[in-house]
Amino acid sequence: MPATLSLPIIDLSSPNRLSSANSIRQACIEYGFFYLVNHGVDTEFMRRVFDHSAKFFSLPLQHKMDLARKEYRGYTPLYAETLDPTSLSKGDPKESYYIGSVADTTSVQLNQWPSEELLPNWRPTLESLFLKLLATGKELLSLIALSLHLDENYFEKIGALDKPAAFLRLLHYAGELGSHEQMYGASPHSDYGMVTLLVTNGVPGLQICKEKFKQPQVWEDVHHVEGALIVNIGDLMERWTNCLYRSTLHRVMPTGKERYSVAFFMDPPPNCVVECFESCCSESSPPRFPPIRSGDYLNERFRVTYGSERDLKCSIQSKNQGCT
Ligand SMILES: O=C(O)CCC(=O)C(=O)O
Ligand SMILES: [Fe+2]
Repeated sequence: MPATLSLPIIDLSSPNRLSSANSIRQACIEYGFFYLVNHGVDTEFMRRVFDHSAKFFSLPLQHKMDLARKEYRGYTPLYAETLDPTSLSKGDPKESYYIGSVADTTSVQLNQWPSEELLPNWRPTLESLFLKLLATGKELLSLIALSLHLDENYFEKIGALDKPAAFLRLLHYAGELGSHEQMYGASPHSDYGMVTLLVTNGVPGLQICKEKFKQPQVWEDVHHVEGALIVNIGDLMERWTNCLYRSTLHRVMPTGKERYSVAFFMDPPPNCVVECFESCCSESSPPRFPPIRSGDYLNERFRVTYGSERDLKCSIQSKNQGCT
């Protein structure tokens, strides 16, 4: 039986920012995960988001496939991706919908949206969620900068927040318990970018493994805290901090109950160079990773997880009809 964790709870609105920054530091060193409360996205609004999400995923497959993922935006059907590229399973039993930035002028038109007739109010609700989570994420990153003994505007200064390459992902896990080779809802993985903000509909399943290189792996349940966001550190933040902050392995186990979640991935823009923060290295602890452009790092990770766009079409066809 996995143990249940008591992750730290950080109050984003606390006037004592230094104390919050210290708690974030401890949480990121120990777990790479924490809860965030008073974050500005209210529970009633999230309830509406989950209603909209359920309406989308209950559309007939053909309607969803009309919005099949292109340029990493749109619908990804069941089994089309595995978050663990080393896994031999046929793919994770979840479907998802990706929305890229709604806040800058160049890539905003790449997003795909169901029509207003099909799903009234869907687009404005999701756009609003994107902007709310972006504001929350920026506020949180100023506390993360403080927690690393950096100026609170540090991420802005190094260009990490210029048109951040943020993605919103709606997820739907079918309620069935999978067969043996599909034992995961989402297979074990770490997130790629700076930070992820996660909201679930309260159905359990999320687990973390703190020591990713230790065998056997020990998995612990992340329980639901009503109204709190779950925050986790991504791989680029781990590189920036020279592994001081952990990008923790996590997965979703099926429980037999239908589950919905929304993940907001905050990544630096493609040209931002990610190299060890001065406050995280020293002569005795030199940088473990060479500098890398965020775009180069993320593209490679996406390529391994999702393959090319042709692969997506192919894998969908082969599951539904057979691949040509
Ligand atoms: O659905 C969840 O609770 C987690 C999803 C997740 O880890 C991801 O999409 O990266
Ligand atoms: Fe994740």
